[in-house]
Amino acid sequence: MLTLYESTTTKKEYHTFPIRFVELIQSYLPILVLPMAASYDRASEIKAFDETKLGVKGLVDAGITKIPQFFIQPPEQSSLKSLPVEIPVIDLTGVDSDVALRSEVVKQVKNASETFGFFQVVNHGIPLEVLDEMLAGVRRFHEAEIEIKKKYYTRDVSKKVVYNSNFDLYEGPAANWRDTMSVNMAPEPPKLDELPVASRDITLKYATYIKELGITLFELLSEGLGLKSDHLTEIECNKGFYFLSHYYPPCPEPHLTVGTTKHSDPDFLTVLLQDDIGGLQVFYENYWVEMPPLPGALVVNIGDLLQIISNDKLKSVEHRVLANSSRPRVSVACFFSTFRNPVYNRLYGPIKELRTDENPPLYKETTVRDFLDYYDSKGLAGASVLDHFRL
Ligand SMILES: O=C(O)CCC(=O)C(=O)O
Ligand SMILES: [Fe+2]
Repeated sequence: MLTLYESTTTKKEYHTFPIRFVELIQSYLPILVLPMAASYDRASEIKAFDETKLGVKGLVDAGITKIPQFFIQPPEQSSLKSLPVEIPVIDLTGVDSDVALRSEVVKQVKNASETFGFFQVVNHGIPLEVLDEMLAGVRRFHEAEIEIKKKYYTRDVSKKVVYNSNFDLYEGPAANWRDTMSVNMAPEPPKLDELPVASRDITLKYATYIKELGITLFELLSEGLGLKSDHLTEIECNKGFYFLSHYYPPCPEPHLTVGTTKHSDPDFLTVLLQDDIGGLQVFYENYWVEMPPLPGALVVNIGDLLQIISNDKLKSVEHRVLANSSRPRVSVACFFSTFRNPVYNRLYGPIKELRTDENPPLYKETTVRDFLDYYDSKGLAGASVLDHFRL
């Protein structure tokens, strides 16, 4: 406590802080005081943190030097790093115009999706300026004045724009060192004035590019599975998509927590834009493999729902993001699925054409909504949600 006051009041950067520093400290007082009580009341501490609506960034801005206890992760067993394996970078040049190039790319996409569940794409059709501006827009939002951000802070997931810290704050075993703004973009985009000004124009622009790229990626995946090109689009795998715009503030004790806990994604496919900080790691053969930032590239990974409908042919692979102590990290994950809209009650199970006597269906059918409800009830706990749907 004392350290906090002493160390922060002397820091110059707070002179320009958008709200009065005293107010910021006051909003955090319950969290900062609670750990000193005789018995640690985790639930109250989490609630107090949530009620500040200031997120992890607020803690950092308040100058904390020790992270609150509910961010402390259990020691990770399989944390060996830097396995000398490179996750493929696939060049999409010519996929729409050259038959030979396309079939080569289909092979690469198939191999990467069966092996790592992850790959990067370059020459994907989204200009570098658009990628940079998307990251800048997300940074502007998260670094905006607290009063602006607070308007979007909610746990009501029926809202099109949701800003909060840790969607599973109350369910997960330990909180992650990050804040997130989620925007449900398609099939029904938010109204213009629902989108924060800081990232409004670029979010709409990025969405038009992502939609196109989604069509291409689902075509390549369909072909890789031996299905007709538009199969996955026809069954509406890319009908909906939502953006999770993450902000990972620098952490004073990065070794005690993580930016994002080990998890697999609860969608069909994710297209991830990351900045130059790094820290994303993919779980492969019991090792963590780095996913290095590559200027202009997008990271693509198979989600749980695509693993289900491909009957385990394509792999939804676990990944995590490390916390870092130097600079804030920004990323935008585009999740392809219809989120939890009850209107879309299509059932998804292993695709008929992929089932044979030797390959009987491995999963029961589920709607996207039921799948997500189950996923959310568990939080990012590490255990695969797929087992719940396995036959
Ligand atoms: O921030 C990242 O690089 C990854 C985020 C992620 O894994 C997710 O949103 O599911
Ligand atoms: Fe993820």
